[in-house]
Amino acid sequence: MTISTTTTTSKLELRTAYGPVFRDVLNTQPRDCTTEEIPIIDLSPLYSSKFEDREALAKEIRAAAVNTGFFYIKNHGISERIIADAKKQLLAFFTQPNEDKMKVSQSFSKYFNGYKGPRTTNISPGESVDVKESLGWRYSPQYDPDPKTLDAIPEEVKPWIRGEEFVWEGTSHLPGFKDEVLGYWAACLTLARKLVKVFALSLDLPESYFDSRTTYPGADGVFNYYPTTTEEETVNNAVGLGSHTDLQLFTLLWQDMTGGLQVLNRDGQWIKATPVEGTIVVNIGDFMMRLCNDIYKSTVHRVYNRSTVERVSMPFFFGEYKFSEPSWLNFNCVEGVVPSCTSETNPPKYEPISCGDWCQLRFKLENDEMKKKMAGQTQAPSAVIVAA
Ligand SMILES: O=C(O)CCC(=O)C(=O)O
Ligand SMILES: [Fe+2]
Repeated sequence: MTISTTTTTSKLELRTAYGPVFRDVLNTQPRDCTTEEIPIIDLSPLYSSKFEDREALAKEIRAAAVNTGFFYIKNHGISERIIADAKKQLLAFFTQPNEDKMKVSQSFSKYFNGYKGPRTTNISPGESVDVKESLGWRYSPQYDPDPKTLDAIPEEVKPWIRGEEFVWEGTSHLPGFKDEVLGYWAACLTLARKLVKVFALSLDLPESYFDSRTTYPGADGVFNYYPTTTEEETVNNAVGLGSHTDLQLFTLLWQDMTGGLQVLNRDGQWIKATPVEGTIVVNIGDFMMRLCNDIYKSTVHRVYNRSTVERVSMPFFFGEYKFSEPSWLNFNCVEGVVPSCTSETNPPKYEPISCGDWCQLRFKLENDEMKKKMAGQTQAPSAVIVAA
C-alpha cells in the first residue's frame, strides 16, 4: 500500500485596488519561521558615515526582500522609552469605555482616520470579520519631525494631506496621549526616511532616489488591539486580522510579545513571525512591489490571537504620497516601475499609479464591501477559504 504524501493547496483571495488576486496556500499547519526565512538585520550601519557600510546593509535587505519580504530590524534607533510610552497610551485608549473610543469614530473621517470597533472590518473577503479594533491617524505636516513651513505647502499638495485633527481633539482627555503617540509616529517617520535610502541602494538606485518623493509622505500610524477570541470565534477560526498585503512602500511593525502574526512564505506555507524582543518587523508593501516590477514581493500576512491575553501592535505604513518639487509639478503624482528594475527582456508589468490613489481605492473598496456585508447579515461569518 502506498501512502500519498501530496500536500493539497487552497486558493486564498486577496483584495487589491484593481480587483481580487489569488495565492496558492498549502493546507498545512503554520510552523515557526527559520532565521533564513525572516532574518534579524542589524540596522546600525544605517547610521554609519561610510558608504560601504550602508551598501552592505542594502545587500542584506535585498536578500530578505526577494526572499520572504519580511525581516526583523534591531538597533533601529527608536528608543525603548518612546515605544513604552506609545504602548502605554495605546492601552489607555483601548481600555476606555466604548463611548469614549467612539468620540474618534472613523465615521467622522473623510480619509479613514480614527477608531474602528472590534468585528467591524473584513480585510480578507474569504475569512471571518477581523476581531481586532484599531485607531489610525495619517500624515500631518505640522507634526513632521522634518519641519515644514505650513504656508509654503504647495496648493496642489494640500488635498493630499490626509491627517485629521479630530483624532487628537477626541483623545485630549487622555494625559500625554497626543505627544507620546506622535512622538512614536515621528520616530518611525525619521527611521523610515533613513531606511528608504537603503531600499533605494538595494534597488541599484541613488540613495536619495525617494527623498523628494517623501517630502509629504504616506505616513500612517495605527494602533491595533486584539482582544482574546470567544470560544465560538475560536471554533469558527475567526481571525484577529485577515490575510492581506500592506499597501505602501514598506511597513514598520512593532508587535508585543504575545505572538500571533503569520506570514505566507514563498512556498505558500504559513509561518509564524514570532516576536523578538527589541526588534521591529519590516515588510514590503504593494507600492514597492509595483515600483520594482515584482523583484520584491508584498508579503501576505494575518494575525490570530489565540492566547489568553490581549495582543497589541503598532504598525507604521510608509509610502510616497505627494511629491515635492520637481515631481509634484507632475500633479498626477503617478509613478511607474523604476528604471533599474526593467530591461528589454523584463518590461514593466504595472501601469503607473500614485501611492495615494492606490491606498484610497482599496480602503474604499474594503469599506464598501463591509457595509454591504453588514447590511446582509447580523452574525459574523466563519472563515471560508475559496476552494482550490
Ligand atoms: O498586528 C500585527 O502584527 C499586524 C498588523 C497588520 O498587518 C496591519 O495592521 O496591517
Ligand atoms: Fe498588515
